[in-house]
Amino acid sequence: MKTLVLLRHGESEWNLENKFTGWTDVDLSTKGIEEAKNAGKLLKEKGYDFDIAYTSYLQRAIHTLQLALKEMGRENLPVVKTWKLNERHYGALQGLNKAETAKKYGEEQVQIWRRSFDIQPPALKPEDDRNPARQELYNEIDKADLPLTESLKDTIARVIPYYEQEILPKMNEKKRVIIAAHGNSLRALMMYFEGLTEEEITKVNIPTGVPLVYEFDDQGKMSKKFYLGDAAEIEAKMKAVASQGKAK
Ligand SMILES: O=C(O)[C@@H](CO)OP(=O)(O)O
Repeated sequence: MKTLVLLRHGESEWNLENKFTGWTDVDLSTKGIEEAKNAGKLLKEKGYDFDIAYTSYLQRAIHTLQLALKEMGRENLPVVKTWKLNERHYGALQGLNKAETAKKYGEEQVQIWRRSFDIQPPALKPEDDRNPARQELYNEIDKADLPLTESLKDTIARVIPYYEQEILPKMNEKKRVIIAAHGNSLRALMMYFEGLTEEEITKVNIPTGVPLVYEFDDQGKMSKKFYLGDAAEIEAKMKAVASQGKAK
């Protein structure tokens, strides 16, 4: 049996302001810092430990991982950072308030932008300073690979090959792995692990800062999945994520 822990970053400053975030590199809010620490406490309490950690290029995920590992007394753990685990690129929606966008374009349109499988949000213009190809952080990445917008399908196309080529081999070597990433890059992994349909994945919302444990049998098939923590609290957090796109 293999175990893999996924951890969505704690609440970010833009989660708090209810803004489309994507690749915008905002930090954790005060509550997000607490959520990250709690995730580490819970993992330690339940006896989880890791040999290697993976995270994105974005500080909200990196800081969540660092805070959780600190609580576990495992700050020394090898950490691999990859842009392939970045949040889905939200294109020109980045920076817009989700509720105001729903007021302007309708809740249905916002739901399509947020949760449809293969519809991309409007793209950034290449000359936009937010174009990752114009940012220092992505200097070493082939510009042709960097997106101006992404659907979940596009996100899957970068996350899953990375998982299969880099992370799974480590798990096959019996390394215990934690991945700290984002709502939609983790939804990509969830869809893949659980074989969810394009319709089923539209209903999945991942709570911030809650460890999600996957167990796989010897054939690599998922055998069990569960969140760590208080079930009612987790349910409420998922509902809060789902309703971010309401006009209010
Ligand atoms: O804004 C974003 O980048 C993501 C995650 O916060 O939002 P959503 O849940 O709307 O996909």
